[in-house]
Amino acid sequence: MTGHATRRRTAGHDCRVTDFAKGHGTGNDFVIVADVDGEHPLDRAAIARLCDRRTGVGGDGLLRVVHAAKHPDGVSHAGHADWFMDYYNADGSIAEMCGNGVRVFVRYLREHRLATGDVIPVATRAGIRRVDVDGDLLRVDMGPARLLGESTADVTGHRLTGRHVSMGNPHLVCRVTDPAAYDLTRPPTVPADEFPDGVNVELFTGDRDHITMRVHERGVGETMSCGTGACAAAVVALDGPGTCDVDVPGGRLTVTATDDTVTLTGPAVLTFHGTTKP
Ligand SMILES: N[C@@H](CCC[C@H](N)C(=O)O)C(=O)O
Repeated sequence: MTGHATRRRTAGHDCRVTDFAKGHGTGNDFVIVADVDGEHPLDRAAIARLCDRRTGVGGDGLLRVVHAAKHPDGVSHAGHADWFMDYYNADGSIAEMCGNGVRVFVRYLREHRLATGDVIPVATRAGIRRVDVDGDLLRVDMGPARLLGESTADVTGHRLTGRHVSMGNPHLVCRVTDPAAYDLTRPPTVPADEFPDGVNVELFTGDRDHITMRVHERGVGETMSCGTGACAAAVVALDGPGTCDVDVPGGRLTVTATDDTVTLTGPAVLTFHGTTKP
């Protein structure tokens, strides 16, 4: 099964039935839907329904697999990448990039024979991301981090100062004594004029080569892991070139920063295939 968004005739009605897969990277989990020719866009409500953990399949986000040439945001990359990762948060909002998602996306492409070889470029809204497959681990060239100054977040009554970091998507990285001491069930409050599109908030502790991190993701809530967030937090912890292990509730990611780029390494697995009911 390749996981298509399809239309089937059921009981005399023309109903949308979606074949899907599920996968995760360090516990950051995704519903994966293949719509290779980009013929069945999903609206915000449909994505939120699929990602609902009680009444849907459940996931932190949704990865739609579309030929780069067939997606308006992918077509400019079509000469350099065959596939576009059409990523959505669990609430149906669009995000530019997803570091765990892109590894799961490549695992899906390979297991469904949509791509071969160990080096696979993927078009995303943040640009092309090259993914190297090395057995259980996948290494992603995430591009450079952009350090955009300081800002603040109110995390359930605690005012924290952090660094605004862009990994293609926005992050506010706050160093704290104990990330476990905070309630991340509600979205942190941040200055709306600095983050007009919202922000992912990371709380971390540790030193240059090893940090522990929790994250509240924009459009999702607290998640077990965030790949772009791990990169943003590691870049702040490293404060220059180096390698940093990032422990998140769902496992370990490794981030290497050079003067030119940031590399994210971690696992990605597929866990289910299924079909929604009409
Ligand atoms: N989990 C992701 C980030 C997903 C997007 C994020 N919620 C946003 O809105 O920017 C990752 O692994 O990077």
